[in-house]
Amino acid sequence: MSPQPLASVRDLNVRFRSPRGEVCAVNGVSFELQPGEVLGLIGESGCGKSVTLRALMRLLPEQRTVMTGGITVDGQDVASLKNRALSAYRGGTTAMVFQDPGLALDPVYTIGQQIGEAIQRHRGGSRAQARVQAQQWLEQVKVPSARARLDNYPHELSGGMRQRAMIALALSCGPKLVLADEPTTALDATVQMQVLLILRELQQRLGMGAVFVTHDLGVAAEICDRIAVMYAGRIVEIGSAEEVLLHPQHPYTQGLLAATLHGSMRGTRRTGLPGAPPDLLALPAGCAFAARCAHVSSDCVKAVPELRSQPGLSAAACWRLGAVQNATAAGAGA
Ligand SMILES: Nc1ncnc2c1ncn2[C@@H]1O[C@H](COP(=O)(O)OP(=O)(O)OP(=O)(O)O)[C@@H](O)[C@H]1O
Repeated sequence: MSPQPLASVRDLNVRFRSPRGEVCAVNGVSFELQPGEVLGLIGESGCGKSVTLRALMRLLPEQRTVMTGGITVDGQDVASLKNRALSAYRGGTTAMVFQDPGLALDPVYTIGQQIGEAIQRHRGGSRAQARVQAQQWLEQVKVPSARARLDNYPHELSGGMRQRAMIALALSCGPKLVLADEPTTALDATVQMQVLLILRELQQRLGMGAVFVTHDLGVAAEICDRIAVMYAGRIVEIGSAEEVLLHPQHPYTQGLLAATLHGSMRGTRRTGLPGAPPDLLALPAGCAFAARCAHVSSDCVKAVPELRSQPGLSAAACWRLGAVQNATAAGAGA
């Protein structure tokens, strides 16, 4: 029997009302996350990664959003949380690390005030105790001269140090689940890797689960246990990091990996696949990737494929899995 998941997302659909119609941002997403596990969400821009994270954190604009499906975190039905229970959930049970520390750190309070205030709100204790703990958290994320940094304002820190302070703020309330949305993309490559490794080390030591959004497949390989590949608001492939990155099954994942490899060899970090994803205001009836897929057949445009599990391989949502596997095997043998 598999252990009780820390988080489970069941058939999540998110629609935004817009002047042009309904944006189908997330379409039938389901996954489970075990305690201590890191799940990566990867895929091109606009495929619904951030919206999925925001749904988990209950950060979507409620007036303009229609959300269906279920999200359970640590035994709590996230959609039904209100007032104090919602405040305790945000930050206490689940914490978010953003790409831009400006979204989490308030420019008019010192780092020590912000971390200390969060600790007191979620864990109680005196201001002096919270300040000591805030310093310890800065030390945990390897901010040098942590005691002095407590009295700095966010703008007085470098980008990498601000990102570490934001991680300290997020983790200081003892969350069981960390949601990270491209947490280091704005930093240069060396600082990015240092910050990621600190986050990964703390996540492992504290046994937190994490959902990690990234464009960078190298980052995904480094820190994720499992990977879900999203396309047009759906998970089209999910499996262990090794399964997905070394033996991708879905033609979209294969294309994404090939484009990344091609980009690295040419010295550009971000590259794209030829073509563009479909308009989320008017999704096609069948597989959303069909228009860009080299293996497309007439069946692909009739209905949306479900994820299919395969022994020893990742699960993929593709009507043409057999043909794709034969083509991959023939390519490898050529
Ligand atoms: N508040 C909103 N109102 C309307 N549409 C939205 C809103 N938030 C997101 N969207 C749309 O939902 C889709 C999914 O967005 P999302 O931010 O999840 O993509 P993403 O995969 O995280 O992309 P990126 O990697 O660029 O951040 C996009 O088409 C986006 O424009």
